[in-house]
Amino acid sequence: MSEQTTTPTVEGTAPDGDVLVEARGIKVHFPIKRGVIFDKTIGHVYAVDGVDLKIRRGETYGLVGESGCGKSTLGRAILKLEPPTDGSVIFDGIDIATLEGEELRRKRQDIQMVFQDPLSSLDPRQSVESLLFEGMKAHGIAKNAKEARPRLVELLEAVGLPEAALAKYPHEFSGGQRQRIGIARALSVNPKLIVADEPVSALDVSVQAQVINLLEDLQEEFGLTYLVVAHDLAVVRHISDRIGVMYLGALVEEAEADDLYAAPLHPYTRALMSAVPVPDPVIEDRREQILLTGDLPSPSNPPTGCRFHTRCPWRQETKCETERPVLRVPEIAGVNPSQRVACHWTEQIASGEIERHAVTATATEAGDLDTGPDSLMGPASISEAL
Ligand SMILES: Nc1ncnc2c1ncn2[C@@H]1O[C@H](COP(=O)(O)OP(=O)(O)OP(=O)(O)O)[C@@H](O)[C@H]1O
Repeated sequence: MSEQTTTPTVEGTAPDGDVLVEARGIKVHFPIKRGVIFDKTIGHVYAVDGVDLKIRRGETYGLVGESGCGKSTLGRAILKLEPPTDGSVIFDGIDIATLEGEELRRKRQDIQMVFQDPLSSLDPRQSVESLLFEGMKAHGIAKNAKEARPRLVELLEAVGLPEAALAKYPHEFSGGQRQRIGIARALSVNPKLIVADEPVSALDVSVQAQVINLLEDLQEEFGLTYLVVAHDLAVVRHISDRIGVMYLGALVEEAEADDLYAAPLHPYTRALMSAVPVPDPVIEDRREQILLTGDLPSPSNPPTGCRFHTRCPWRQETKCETERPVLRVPEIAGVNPSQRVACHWTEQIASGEIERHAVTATATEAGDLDTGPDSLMGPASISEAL
């Protein structure tokens, strides 16, 4: 077995409470094919490479990381839309890999998805009534549109749209309204878990806040559990109870949202957080940005050992290059035991025993984290809008 496919073991305290969904050692490796006749596999994209996580009933788990780190693929694997290369997903106590046919269809009702771009996820030829009714019919919730109508009106009301919307088509709505329809559609089959993949990144900032607030209200009203995949730290912070930070197909840190933002421990999370502007001008003045050297490596050829070592300002020879760190509870006084970090040197970095290497390159030369509108930092105003 190659180094890339070694599943990191997980140590430490798993989150307690009523777990709705658990991913165990999930891997999704996409084959890279070449050749017209023989279609030879010449390598793999290690999109997700050994992820363990648990999501408690009623909580919002935010998954964050740079573009291409495997967030969406992990979300799709949890939905069984992407068959995992290895590992299992336990949903409500059942391994969903063992389900087929009718059983899988019934379980699918419990897990729904909200997509980034509602325009491409909603069939433009279908009216809102037809879009909302479709899932209800497939899952035997209503036989015909007439029978479904009171429920459809209720759904629209829940997402803040009038009954008149039922007769209209997706192109007749604004982006925010279309996302509301996408959410109503997910809700139409009474799911337990909603996987929302970048649910607001295609929307204007002011509309983003409205949709995030709507998701929160609906969670309370319907007792929903959310897995929110997003690259915008401000969005994830606002909506999540817990957050997992992904880097090149693996979780590098997991913590309660407040703990993660107050004291990130993994060097990658520290770098992400250090790039977020602070509204307080005094603190902002003192904010020291941690620059990352080098580009994000390709997931088809990830670095050996710690995936992050090629860009880590605290890397140490030779352990970081040779040993893949496990996700573990660090031995640091006062750290919440639900905070887990995949770094060999968490304690030494926190105590200052290991110092950060001096970065001589400028932000641009160093392959600094993108701070544009689509970056992990997102538009500055979203924090204010929420
Ligand atoms: N069907 C596929 N076949 C081959 N490679 C794929 C496939 N789907 C995703 N990938 C690759 O897997 C890696 C992870 O992709 P994924 O979309 O999960 O990342 P992400 O973190 O969600 O990024 P983004 O925010 O840009 O969507 C990327 O390198 C991507 O190119």
